[in-house]
Amino acid sequence: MKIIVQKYGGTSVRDEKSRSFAKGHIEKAIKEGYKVVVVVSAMGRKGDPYATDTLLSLVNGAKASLSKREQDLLMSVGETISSVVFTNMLLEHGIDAVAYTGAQAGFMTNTDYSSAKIIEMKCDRLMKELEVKDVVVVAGFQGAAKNGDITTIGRGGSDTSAAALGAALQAERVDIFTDVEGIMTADPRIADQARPLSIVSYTEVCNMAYQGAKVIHPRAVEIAMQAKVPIRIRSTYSEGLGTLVTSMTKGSQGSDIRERLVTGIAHVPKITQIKVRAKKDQYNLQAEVFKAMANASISVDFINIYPSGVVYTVSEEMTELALSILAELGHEPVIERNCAKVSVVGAGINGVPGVAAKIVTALSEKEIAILQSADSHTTIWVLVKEEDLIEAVNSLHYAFQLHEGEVQ
Ligand SMILES: Nc1ncnc2c1ncn2[C@@H]1O[C@H](COP(=O)(O)OP(=O)(O)O)[C@@H](O)[C@H]1O
Ligand SMILES: N[C@@H](CC(=O)OP(=O)(O)O)C(=O)O
Repeated sequence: MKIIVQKYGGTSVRDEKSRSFAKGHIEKAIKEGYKVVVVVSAMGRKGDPYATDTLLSLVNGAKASLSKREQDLLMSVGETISSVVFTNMLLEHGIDAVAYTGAQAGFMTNTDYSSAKIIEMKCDRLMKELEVKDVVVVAGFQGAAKNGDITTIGRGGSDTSAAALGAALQAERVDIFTDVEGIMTADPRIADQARPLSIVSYTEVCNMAYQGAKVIHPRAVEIAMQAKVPIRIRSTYSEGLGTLVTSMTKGSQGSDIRERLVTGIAHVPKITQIKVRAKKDQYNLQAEVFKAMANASISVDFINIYPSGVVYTVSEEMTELALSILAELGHEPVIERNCAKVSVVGAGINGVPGVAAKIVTALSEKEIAILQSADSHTTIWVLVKEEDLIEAVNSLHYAFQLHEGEVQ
């Protein structure tokens, strides 16, 4: 049996018009002899009636009194509704389809509510269904724990659902349909010269995704890479083939993954920088601060440690909690709100001289202040003010000539 997994994100199932574009891709796959496993996200974005953030806003969002267990129950409904609405649309057009929740499709998870890990895929029922149906529409982002509780697997998790199904069903490919033409050299919403990449390695995409390129979830890439299932990221609204993500250096289109210095520029907005000075004769500042942050489940980034203090960043939504903890510990930190992290990502930058110099030159030419920087073998990060974000991304995009030529 030839199986293909097609994932449609919230923007691609938001209304009838979008869903009818999706139907076109499904019909084409059926004609080509595939059984199609469709994974859907909740319909639309915040404000749309059944979107994940709209459902969360019913219980006061992040400040909900409900436990994460109940929040999962609420959020999962968005994908369940979406799968049924989508199946109805397919049936209306004569396509033999059936809707499955995540649990019915075989997603067994642990009980880390709101970011549950998939521990097993039990897809026997789904496989049997595919023997008689052309399409099974699966609610993404959700599963069930052994105790029967409904769980969700982390925001943006429908990509991961699609990759897990691709791996478990040994699908020929996982197509992630979205509202852009593929993975681009930067977020096209802020970089007007961003260009689509036709073929990229799992590692390159994973790095881009970890640094904030929202177009695919990094966990999905890791699962597909382990199972050696190719992914395509492509537009719901066109016939374009988008970006092929593969480990092969020779793509199915015959094009090589070129030795690229830089794959792209990624960014994460809404970050707060926190500077804490050590109190007189205090030697345990780092341990004290970071232990306290960890105990409150606050994820910290951009950590710099000096003898006289520490500097680090937290997300905007965690800022107040972090500040109240520091106040309890008797610290008076210096805060820089409204910052953004900009990353120059590329497996090729490892050991290449001049990359950091190019970044600093490009930003200083635009008089953009670098508040902090850090680097790894694949990425150089800079922290800038959010008001400089667009100019920073565009000038780095230009400095690394990502706007030029056919990008592969
Ligand atoms: N490097 C990138 N390439 C393509 N899109 C990107 C990139 N970085 C960020 N994006 C953003 O990701 C968005 C698609 O992701 P998302 O909104 O989660 O879609 P979906 O509804 O399909 O899940 C695009 O509209 C684009 O603005
Ligand atoms: N609806 C969930 C899961 C998801 O993956 O959505 P999308 O594919 O629209 O990013 C969320 O908003 O997190």
